[in-house]
Amino acid sequence: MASGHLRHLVAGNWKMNGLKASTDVLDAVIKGHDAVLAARADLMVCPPATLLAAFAARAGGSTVAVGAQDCHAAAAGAFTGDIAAEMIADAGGKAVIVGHSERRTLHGESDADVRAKAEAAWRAGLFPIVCVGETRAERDAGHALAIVARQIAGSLPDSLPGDLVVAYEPVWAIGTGLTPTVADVAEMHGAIRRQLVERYGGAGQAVRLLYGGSVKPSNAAELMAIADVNGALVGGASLVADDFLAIAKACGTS
Ligand SMILES: O=C(CO)COP(=O)(O)O
Repeated sequence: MASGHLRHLVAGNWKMNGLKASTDVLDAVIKGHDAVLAARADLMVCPPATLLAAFAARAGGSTVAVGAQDCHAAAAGAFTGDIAAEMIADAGGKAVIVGHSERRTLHGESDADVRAKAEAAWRAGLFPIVCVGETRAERDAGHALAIVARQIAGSLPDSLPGDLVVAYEPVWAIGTGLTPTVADVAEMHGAIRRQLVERYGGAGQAVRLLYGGSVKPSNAAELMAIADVNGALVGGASLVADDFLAIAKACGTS
C-alpha cells in the first residue's frame, strides 16, 4: 500500500536508565548514523527527563533526534513531578512517547489520558508516539485485534493536528525476548493502517507504524521488512549503541 514509501523511524526508549555518563552511548549513536545509515532510517533517542536537555544539546546539528518518554496534558501548573510537553520542546525534544504500557499499567493511564497527552504534544509542536498493545491473556483469548482497535479509537483525536507515530507493542513481548510471528505483526499493522485510513483518510497513510517488543539485531531485519512496519520502538537494545545501530541498519534493506 501507499505507506510503503514511509521512511523507517527507529526510536530508543531508555525507560528509567541512564546517567550523565551515558552520553557516551548517544555520542556513538550520532557517530554511527552516517550518511549511508541516515538514508535508511531516522533515529531518535528518548532518554529519561533528567538527560533530555543535555542530550538534545549534544545531538543538535546531527541527524539524531531526541524525544521524551511521557508528558502531562496541561501546559503548566501544580502537578508535582510531572513534565509538560512545552518543557520537552523547550529542552530541545522533538517528540514524546505517550501511553506506553508501563504508564498504562503502573500509572493507571486510560485511553482518554493518552489522548489528552497526545493533544498536548501537538499543542507544544512535538509529535506523539502513541503506544498500544494487548496482554498475553488478551491475545490468547483471541481479542488482540479488538483490544488494539479500541485503544487506537480512544487514544487518538477525531482529526490529526500534526504528525503522528503509532507504536504497536504487545505487552507480553516487552523485555521478554518473545516476539509475535511475522504473520501476527503483519495482521495487526494492516488492521491499524486500515483503521487510521478509515478515520483520517490520506493522513492515515502518512502515520508511521512502529513495532516494539524485544526488537534485537537478530530479529530486526525480519520485523522491519513486514508491510506497514515503518520502524521500531526499542527498549533494552537501545541502551547499547552497536545494537541500536544494527537495528537501524536492518531497515530499508529489503
Ligand atoms: O517497551 C519497549 C519499548 O518502548 C520494548 O522494550 P524491549 O525492547 O526491552 O522489549
